[in-house]
Parts: sequence; C-alpha cells; structure tokens
Amino acid sequence: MAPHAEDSVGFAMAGGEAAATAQHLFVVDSPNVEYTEDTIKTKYSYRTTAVTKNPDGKYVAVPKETLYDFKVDRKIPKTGVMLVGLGGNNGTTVTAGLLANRRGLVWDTKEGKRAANYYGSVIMGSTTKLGTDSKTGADINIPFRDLLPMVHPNDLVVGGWDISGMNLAEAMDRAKVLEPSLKSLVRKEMAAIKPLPSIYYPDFIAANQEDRADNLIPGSKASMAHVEQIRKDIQDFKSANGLDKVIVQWTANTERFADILEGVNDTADNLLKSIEAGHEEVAPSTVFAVACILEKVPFINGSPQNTFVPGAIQLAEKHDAFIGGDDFKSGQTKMKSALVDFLISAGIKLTSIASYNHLGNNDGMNLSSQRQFRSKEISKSNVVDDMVAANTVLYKEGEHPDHTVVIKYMPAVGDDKRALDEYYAEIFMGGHQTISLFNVCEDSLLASPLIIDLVLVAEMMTRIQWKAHGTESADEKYGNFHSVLSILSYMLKAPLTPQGTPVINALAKQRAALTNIFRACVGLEPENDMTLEHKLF
Ligand SMILES: NC(=O)c1ccc[n+]([C@@H]2O[C@H](COP(=O)([O-])OP(=O)(O)OC[C@H]3O[C@@H](n4cnc5c(N)ncnc54)[C@H](O)[C@@H]3O)[C@@H](O)[C@H]2O)c1
Ligand SMILES: O=P([O-])([O-])O[C@@H]1[C@@H](O)[C@H](O)[C@@H](O)[C@H](O)[C@@H]1O
Repeated sequence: MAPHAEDSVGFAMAGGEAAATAQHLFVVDSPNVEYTEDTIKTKYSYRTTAVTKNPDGKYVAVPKETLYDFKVDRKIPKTGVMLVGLGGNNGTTVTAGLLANRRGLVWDTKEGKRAANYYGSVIMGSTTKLGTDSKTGADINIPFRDLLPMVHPNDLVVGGWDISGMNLAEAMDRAKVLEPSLKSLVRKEMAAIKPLPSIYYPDFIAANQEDRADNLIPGSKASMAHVEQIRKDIQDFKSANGLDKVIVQWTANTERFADILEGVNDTADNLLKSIEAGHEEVAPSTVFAVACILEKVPFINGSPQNTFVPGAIQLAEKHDAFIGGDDFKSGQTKMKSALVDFLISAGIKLTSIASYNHLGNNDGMNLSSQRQFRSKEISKSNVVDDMVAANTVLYKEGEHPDHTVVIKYMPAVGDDKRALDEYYAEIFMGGHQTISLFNVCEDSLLASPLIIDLVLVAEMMTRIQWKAHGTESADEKYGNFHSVLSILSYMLKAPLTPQGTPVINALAKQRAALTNIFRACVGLEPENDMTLEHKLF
C-alpha cells in the first residue's frame, strides 16, 4: 500500500486558520460593484469591436458591448500544491524557496547576505496600475497580488509524488541548485518530506531515467488502480493537512508525445476505457490529469508533452474541472515571446531565429533522448506563430521566419542553462539587423516562481464565476470559466486554449489578459495606457 499522505506532507505553512477573508488594499466605488462579507459582485461591460467584410473587401467595424456579472469568493482557502516530480530540480527548489520565504530566511553567499524573495513571480514580484491620482494625475501602482484576494504562497502546503524515493534534502543536493548555506537552513524540514510513490511507464521518458525509478505505485497499468491511488493520495493529503483546496502540477520529466488514436484517447469514454485496458499510448501525465479531473482538482502541465489528449479535455469539460498547460515559459522562450513581439510590431521583418541551448541537469539528460527532445522542440518553436500571422504587411500568407531549436546536454553547466539566440531581420531599404543573445538561465530558479504563479492563479480561478447580465430568472446560476484555463498562458510556452480558439503567445498580450480579467472581477475597466488626461490638456 502506498504510504500515508503524511509521508508526503510538506509543511503546514499556514498560520493554521482555514479560510480567511482578505482585507483589500483598495475598494472600487462604483454602482456596478457590490461588496459583501464573502463576495465581490460586479456588473461588467465587455466592450469589443465586431468586424465584418463587405463584398468590396472593405471592413466594417461595429463597437459591441456585452454585459457580464462576475462573482469573486473573498474567502481565502487553505491551499495545498501537489507536484508530480517533487524530487526534481524544480520540485526541490520551489519547496525550499517556499520554506525560506515562510521563515524569512537570510543566508550567506560569496556576494554577501541574501534574503528569501519571490523575484520572477508576476503575482508576488510585480505591480499593476490601479489608476491615476485624482489630484496629481500620477499613476498609482499596487502589488499585482493585491488586485484580487489571492492565496499567499507562504501559506501553501506542499507535497507530491516522484518515481525517485529520495527525500527532499537528498534530492535538493542531487539537484545542485541552491547555495549550501541556504540548504543547511531548510535541510531538516526538507528531509522530512518524502515523495509519494508514482507511476512509471518507461516508454514515455528517456531510458536514462530508469535508475531513478525506485518509488513506484504497485499494481498493473491495466486498470483504474493508478487513477484511484492518485485520487486517494490527493484526498489523504487534503484531509491530513486540513486543506480546503489542492492544485496539482506536473513538473516531472518531459514525456514523448502520445499518438492521438481514434477509439483510444479521442473521447473521454474511450480514454477511460484505454486506461482500464492499460493501453500503451496512455502516458503517466494523462493518468494524473484524469485522476485530478475526476477529483475536480486543477491540473497544470508544466512540461511540453501532449498530456491533454482530446479525451482528457472532453473529460475536463464534462466534469467542469480545470486544466492548464503546457510547458513552463521560463527563460529562452519567455525572452523570445517578448522580443519577437517587439520586432514584428515595430515593422521589422524577422527572417531567421536560431535558438541553441545547452544544460546539464537531469531535465537536459532526459531531453538528450530524441523523442523527449521532440516534445520540447515543438513547444519552443510554435511560440512565434501568432505574432507572424498577425502581420500581413510583413509576411505573406504562410510565410514565416526560419526557426530552429537545438538543445544539447552538457553536464558541466548543471542547472545553469545557456541559451544562445540569433535574431536576423530585414530592415529599411535592404538593410539587416542581427541581434545575438547569450542568456544564462538558472532554470529551476526561473521556473519555481512560475510554479507558484500557476498555483495562485489557478486557485483564484476556482473562486471566480460569471453569468450573462440580466439573467435575473430565479434559477440564475453563476458558472465557472471554461475548463481550459488559457488565462495561465503568460507562464506557459504552448498555451492550451479551448478548442477552436486562438493561441496568443505575445507576452505583453498574455499579461494584459491576466491583468484585465482580474480588473473586470473588481469592476475596473481594462488598463489601456491612453493617458488622455496627459494628452488633451
Ligand atoms: N526552467 C525549467 O526548469 C523548465 C522550464 C520549462 C519546462 N520545464 C520542465 O519541467 C520538468 C521538470 O524540470 P526539472 O528541471 O525539475 O527536471 P528534473 O528531471 O530535475 O525533475 C523531474 C522529476 O520528475 C520525476 N519523474 C519522472 N517521471 C515521473 C512520474 N511519472 N511521476 C513522478 N515523478 C516523475 C523524476 O524522478 C525527477 O525527480 C521537465 O519536464 C522540464 O522540461 C522546466
Ligand atoms: O523556457 P525555456 O528557457 O525557453 O526552455 C527551457 C529549455 O531551453 C531547456 O532546454 C529545458 O531544459 C527547459 O525545460 C526549458 O524548457
């Protein structure tokens, strides 16, 4: 039998209180906003522009207004995060980082003392414009985390699974990410955390990972036993820690893509039958996704494989459960999604992008296997598609820059991934611009804040509901956002979106969507940066 959830209990970091109602840094004084002790209710005018094309090819743009009611649950739940791959570089680093922040740790480094922080987290480390000072007209910026009543990461309870049974202190040493002086301060708590056994289907990750696989859920793949065990692990973790909510994230190894097969994983029912039958094309990450969907626990995929096969998405929609992914956007690709947006929207015709990177951590070792690399190559390559397609002045239909992605495993550099990029562009009158970047990304220190942001935003989305305004009928029902949480795209390389909807990769647009949806939930207009107050008078 799998050990009790206590074996994977990270640390109860909350003050012990269950749900608390956040005290707001600001209130919105508007007839469209109603505060109660437990909720914020808003009536929101969503203004868009509907465009039609005339037979003569001319567009007609019609301003459109749709009224929505939003409802935010202000009670902040005691929340846990369960990481699949808890014993990995990201898993150990984010766990130690949360501990260090919870305790306000300071440690010595060769550059002097360093204090725990949440740098790299958009929620905890950035600000957003609330509005302008009514007297001076100056911008008033507030911490992003204060826009809505969000969980504080210091209060997160951490647990999870790993095919490696190493406790987190030893795994932290294996990861070689954190300073020894910091590790010594968290070693005791980390040693007390042992990942829960997980499922290991060798064909999905590199053969070089086999030596780690010593902590496995017993029983055959050909049953729902693995799904049921994962669901039980979540239930046990939740009750053992007195949690109101749990969010699960995949930060385990990159898997090969699964073939999408009719009758196997194309529908929810077929996927469940395939799991029951132990079909070879069902990946461990999809088994975790199905378990979380059935447990109605948000599941986020931080790796590039196609965990969310059509059957998994259909199952999530059927159960009104949240899923999100894919592949944390931490360094080289994050830079690319900002730089390409800048170049193309500046009218500079990018014609070639060469992205080379090498790294020496276990992720790199897993990616040294072609099928796992292919998953990552896809997620790292598609990130420019929307920006190119949107500029029909520079690019003809189907035209796009050359784009190549190379990843090599170089053990010597460990977790400090080197990203070397060359951006080559055509400029005015036959000229060229060449931009070369050398970007040393400490992979796990960049990914860990994203893991935190994904937890905070996914949890917040479980407390936001909407309905079309004016449905005043007795059975007016608020509903959840769509099961596929595309609002998470800012943190992800290959954003999963509801079927048939556009994928937005431009970093600034992704952040604006997150900001403005949160603003709508407190009754504020989208931030538009027009600052007419400074231009008309
Ligand atoms: N900057 C980044 O670090 C970054 C950015 C984007 C994506 N990612 C992805 O995040 C994932 C984790 O990265 P990492 O550097 O922590 O890798 P890692 O190899 O150090 O950690 C992965 C962990 O997952 C475990 N594991 C493998 N299969 C498992 C299974 N079926 N169940 C439970 N545990 C399993 C391994 O034992 C290992 O401890 C990788 O897929 C990587 O591609 C990382
Ligand atoms: O996020 P990013 O820096 O573009 O991409 C990274 C890759 O460059 C790296 O090779 C891989 O190990 C990481 O998992 C991550 O995916």
